[in-house]
Amino acid sequence: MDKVIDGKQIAKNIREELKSQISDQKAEGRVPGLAVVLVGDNPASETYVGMKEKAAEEIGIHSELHDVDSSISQEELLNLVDQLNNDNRIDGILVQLPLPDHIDELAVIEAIDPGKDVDGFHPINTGRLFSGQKDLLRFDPCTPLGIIELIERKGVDIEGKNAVIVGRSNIVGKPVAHLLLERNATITVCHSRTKDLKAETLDADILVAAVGRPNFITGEMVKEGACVIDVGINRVDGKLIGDVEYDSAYERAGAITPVPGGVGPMTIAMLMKNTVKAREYHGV
Ligand SMILES: NC(=O)C1=CN([C@@H]2O[C@H](COP(=O)(O)OP(=O)(O)OC[C@H]3O[C@@H](n4cnc5c(N)ncnc54)[C@H](OP(=O)(O)O)[C@@H]3O)[C@@H](O)[C@H]2O)C=CC1
Ligand SMILES: Nc1nc(=O)c2c([nH]1)NC[C@@H]1CN(c3ccc(C(=O)N[C@@H](CCC(=O)O)C(=O)O)cc3)C=[N+]21
Repeated sequence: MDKVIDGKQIAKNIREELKSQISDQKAEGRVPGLAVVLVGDNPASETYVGMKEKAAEEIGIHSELHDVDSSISQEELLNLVDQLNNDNRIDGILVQLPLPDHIDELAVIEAIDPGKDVDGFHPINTGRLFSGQKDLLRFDPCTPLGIIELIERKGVDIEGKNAVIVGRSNIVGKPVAHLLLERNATITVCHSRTKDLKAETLDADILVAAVGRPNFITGEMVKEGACVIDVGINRVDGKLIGDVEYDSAYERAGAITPVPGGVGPMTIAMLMKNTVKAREYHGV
């Protein structure tokens, strides 16, 4: 079996699955609606937002971009979020991060209706993830959810495995740890104060690298046969480089994601999935 986990292809398959669900929703009377809020003119954010809009349009999701100037005040931004909360054509709201320094990111995230929080960043959603709440509506963050899909669709069992996550951010490291724990992995979360990182990663059956440093995880840190998930997106001399040194890690891994074409496309596919789920929740 091929070792490479083809995130681009898996994301495409998921978009196809969603397409038919969306056409059913359309027949019921309304397609899902996604509002993307972009503050300022960060070129990376503009690229990502463009990709999200394109993906939405291709599968029949109504998407609207709210492109606002970086000088917008926090109050004005909160008003925009409130307007979208009250717009019944909009099922999902995504405020592209990072936000300018004068705006309190957490305050903006908390202002989003948790039932429209397709990014899964609102404390109601992270709290439900933390407490393992499965009965109430819960949106899980897109990148962590995409990582789980990649592992599962590759046929790698999670239950009982040692999963080591390098990185503890609120958007990747911490939530992916909870999703793996919920699937009965034994988890270890590493960070910049971890004493002997290599000793930890060598114990990983599933290794998730979300550090933000190019080629940080080398082959000698990878356990033979491990499933290696590279979340890193680092732009070096105009090229995209992951957090994993691909060639040396490939030699040792049993399965591995490339960058680009691994986790990135899945993040967008999961955003689409959450938006379809939000439309299901809101009804016609
Ligand atoms: N493909 C995708 O869809 C996405 C990709 N990304 C990419 O993933 C990467 C990580 O993103 P994000 O989680 O937001 O990053 P953050 O910068 O928020 O977090 C990085 C984490 O790495 C840890 N770290 C830094 N240096 C070391 C070190 N020397 N040893 C061990 N741990 C270290 C930090 O530890 P500490 O907490 O101690 O500082 C921190 O927890 C980035 O490249 C980002 O671009 C992010 C989101 C989506
Ligand atoms: N509110 C919010 N939600 C996010 O989900 C969010 C965010 N803010 N801010 C920034 C990060 C980053 N992120 C990525 C999405 C897609 C790719 C992606 O598709 N990458 C392609 C390559 C794209 C390229 O060529 O630049 C790949 O890896 O193959 C990467 C990164 C979402 N984020």
